[in-house]
Order: sequence, then C-alpha cells, then structure tokens
Amino acid sequence: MDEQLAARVNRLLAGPTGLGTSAARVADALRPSPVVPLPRGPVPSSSPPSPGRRGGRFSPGYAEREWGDGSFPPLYCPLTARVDDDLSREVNDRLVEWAEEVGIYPGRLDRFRDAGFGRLAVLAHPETDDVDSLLFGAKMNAAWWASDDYYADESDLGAAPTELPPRLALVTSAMDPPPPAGKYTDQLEEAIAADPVLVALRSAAGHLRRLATPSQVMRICTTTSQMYVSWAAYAAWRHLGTSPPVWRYLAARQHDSFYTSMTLVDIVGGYQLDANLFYEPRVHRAAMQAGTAAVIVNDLFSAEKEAADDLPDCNVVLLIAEEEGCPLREAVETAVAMHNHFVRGFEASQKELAAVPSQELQRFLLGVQGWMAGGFDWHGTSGRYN
Ligand SMILES: CC(C)=CCC/C(C)=C(\C)COP(=O)(O)OP(=O)(O)O
Repeated sequence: MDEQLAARVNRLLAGPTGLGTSAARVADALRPSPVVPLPRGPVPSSSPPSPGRRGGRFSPGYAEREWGDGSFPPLYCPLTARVDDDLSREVNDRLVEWAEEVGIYPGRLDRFRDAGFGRLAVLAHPETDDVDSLLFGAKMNAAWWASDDYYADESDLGAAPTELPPRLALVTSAMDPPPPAGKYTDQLEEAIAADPVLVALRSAAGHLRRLATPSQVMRICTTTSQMYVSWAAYAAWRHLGTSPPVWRYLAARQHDSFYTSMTLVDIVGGYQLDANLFYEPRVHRAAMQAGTAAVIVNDLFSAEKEAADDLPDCNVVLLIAEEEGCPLREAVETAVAMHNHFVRGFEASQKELAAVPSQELQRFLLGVQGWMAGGFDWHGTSGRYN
C-alpha cells in the first residue's frame, strides 16, 4: 500500500479516541450507528473522477422483477442503472476480437458473440463508460467462463472430470506465475501457450495488472483458486455419478458464485477498496450474499438447459426437486425464495454499512448492487440462456 493510501485507511478506520489495534479500529468503524440512507444522486468522491467516466453512481432501488415467461414468482432484485446498447456492442466487438487473438472458441465465435459477455460488463458495471475498463471486466469473465466450458461442463470442448483438477491447478500458475525454476518453467510456459483457455486467463490477468494494485491483483488470483475448489467437488460428484444434498451443493456454490465477478467492481470502476475493508467480515458477508443471489439467478435461468443434459450439471433447482421429490415448478419457487432471502440480506447489510464513512466502500456496495441488477438483465437476454 502506498504511504498516502495507508494514511488514508488509518485515518478512516481510526476511532475517535485512538484505539490501540487496527482490528479494534476496523470494528469501531463498522459499529452499527444510525442508518444513513443510500444516496439517490451521484455520490461525491474523495478521489478525482477518472477522465471519460460519466458516473452512473446512483441507486435506482430494488423491485420485484418478472423473469422467464413471467409465470414464476418474481425475483426481488436491484433495478438496472444503465442499459447502453451502443457501448455494449463496442465492448462485445472488442471482446470477440480478443477471443480470436487468444484462440478460445474457434469455429464458435458467433455463439460467443451472442453470449454477450461484453454486454454483461456494461450492464453490471454502470459506474463507468471507460471502454478499456469494461473490456477488462468482460475479458476476465469470459476467461473464467472459458475454463468452465472447456474444463468443467462441455464434453465436446474436452471437459472431463478426472482432468479438471490438474487443469485448474495450471490456471493458478498461468495467472500468478511461480518463481522461475529453469527448464521446468520452460515446460510450464509451453503448456500454457498450448492451451487457449490458459492464454485467455493469462491475457486477462495481464490486463488486470495494468489497472489494479498488487492487493487487488492477488484478490482476483486467490478468489479464482477458491472458486475452483468447488469446481473440483462438482467434478468428483459428476465422476461418481452422485448428486450432493442441497446443503452441500449450496455451500460449494456460495464459493463458486458471481462473488468472483463482483471482486472486479472497484477495479473496473477505477478505484481501490482497501483490502482491510474488502475483507472486513460484514463487507465480506454482504458481497457473498450478493454473489450467492446472483448465482441462484444463473441456476434458475439454466435449469431447463441443464435438466436436458445427459449428465446434468449441479443446479440448485434440480437438486431441490430431487431431494424434496417435488415438481420442478415447486423447486423453482423454493429457489426464488432463497434468492430473495439473500438479496434482502444484502440490502440489510448495505443499510448497516451505509454508516461507515468510506466513499470507496459506499461505491463498492453500490457497484455490487449494480452487478446483481446487470447480471439479472444479462441472464434474461444472453444467447447463452435464451
Ligand atoms: C464464470 C464465472 C464468472 C464464474 C463465476 C462462477 C459462475 C457463476 C459460473 C462458473 C457459472 O456457473 P455455471 O457453470 O452454472 O454457468 P453456466 O450456466 O454454464 O453459464
């Protein structure tokens, strides 16, 4: 952390009477105090606005939103702050060019274009209009999804449960290169260069390093590896042909959620939420609540497609139906209620944290809220699910 930033964090977290330990200062800063409502207009920033950023830093609020064919109970979800089709097209076009360069999805780039990961970035990061930052968000998500398709889910792209763990271990080395080890490093580099998924992840990580601080970079690397532990569990269940109980799947899914994507919020927004605030338990819980809600949206939108697979992926709707012995419709209703519970939990956390005097934290929570909203819109319109 540079000195200025360190001083700022210390000032921010210092209690009025100068408490001794930094843990005590964090606790003090986060002690519940009168709830300050979320700002409805642009949030004044202590850091100067980056050039080319129009803002979008306001909360459009939450609502019950219809989804699918409208026949299921609505999802309680934040409203979307920005829909910009021109910007989405620009980011998506540049993303498809990048995908071609790194070599993912050859012969399937039309489908990749229709998935619209560029549009996802624009919907989910309303704070910025900066094409390069949005492109970074799109690349990182597309690269994660490529690892999901190629290693975990799509057998016609070579996914195989027994190969998944060693492949994921290589991702960690592609994103966070280990110290040189002579000829073994040469061999590692050859393996990375030969796998377009690893090339994509390394390229996205290179873009990350251009935009982010060291602690943000390591946040992304470690969150990626943490997410992959859950993927290894799914692979084992798939290999053994067993279904996990719902509680066990949910516990894995909560660490394999759009929390991962939300860890990009401040980086794409052009600022840093300091690590001690990012990982403060109440902030962490809020981000996990939002990530879990957003990934239940994914399970809801992909349940039908996944039910049709010969070897279905784990999906909360399908697992609830199996465990409860109930019709899919009832399982969907249960998953919707679970989603709404997490969104309301996030909203309560956000209100509680509104009292913390950190511009970056308030921006970040608003960004996470924006991600849930954008993720909802994207799932309803992406060629991947529709
Ligand atoms: C890819 C990514 C951004 C990782 C976060 C975790 C996540 C939400 C997924 C891997 C998506 O899960 P799933 O495999 O169910 O997604 P699809 O339905 O295949 O798109």
